[in-house]
Amino acid sequence: MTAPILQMKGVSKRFTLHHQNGVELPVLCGVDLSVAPGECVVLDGPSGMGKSTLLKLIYANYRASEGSITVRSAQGTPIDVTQAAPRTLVQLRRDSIGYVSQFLRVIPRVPALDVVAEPLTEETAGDAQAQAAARAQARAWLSRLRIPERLWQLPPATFSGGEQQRVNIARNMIRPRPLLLLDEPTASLDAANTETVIALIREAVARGAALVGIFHDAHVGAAVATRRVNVGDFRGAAR
Ligand SMILES: Nc1ncnc2c1ncn2[C@@H]1O[C@H](COP(=O)(O)OP(=O)(O)OP(=O)(O)O)[C@@H](O)[C@H]1O
Repeated sequence: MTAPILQMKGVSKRFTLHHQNGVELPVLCGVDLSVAPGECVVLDGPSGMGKSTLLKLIYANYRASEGSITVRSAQGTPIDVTQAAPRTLVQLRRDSIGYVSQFLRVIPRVPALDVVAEPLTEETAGDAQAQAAARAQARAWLSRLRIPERLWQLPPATFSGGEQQRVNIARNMIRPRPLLLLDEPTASLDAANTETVIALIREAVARGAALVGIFHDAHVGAAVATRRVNVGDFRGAAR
């Protein structure tokens, strides 16, 4: 069997509520999850069950209370994100993990085209040919996601919610990373753009990426899932 790209073993997460006398809020317990290349695992479960928390643990936005979360990097090296040094995490996010959240973290004054191209341009500074190729790819992503050309040279701060979400998708998918985390990537999109995102997700699966996603739109979840996992099964002794 192909080695997994993501392997979570015995992961739990408790939040310590410092404003409430350090009360502990258990959210996830006993998470064992492996995701192989070419799989799209869709996370199910009621609101507040811990779906977004699970993605943030993998992306190392949150630190696991217990367990290991191993990601096979673009170079083929297994890295436990619960133990990795900050510098290793920065590099891992750059070349190995894409994370599409609902919202674009807007970079002031940077035009949309550069925001999208950046994951390809940041390591090729000084190589004019590579920079031009990256911008060409960014233009192709923006047009595929129906961002009007008149917006490409403008910073996305004033774009609509759906436009910002599409810039965010382009920025996080332009570099073909082995692991892609999707937290409601179609929440603000119309039907045509939702279908485009479904096609993009399927293309990522076809090239052998491992995906883990949350989709409140049941149609999208059904269209992209190769496997479904109920996060409610990871409550364990937590509640
Ligand atoms: N930083 C945090 N500090 C304290 N509690 C948190 C934090 N992040 C999440 N939680 C709590 O963890 C639980 C799970 O939240 P999470 O956002 O992962 O749920 P979800 O399943 O993604 O919900 P939804 O479907 O509504 O987005 C909630 O009770 C939430 O309040």
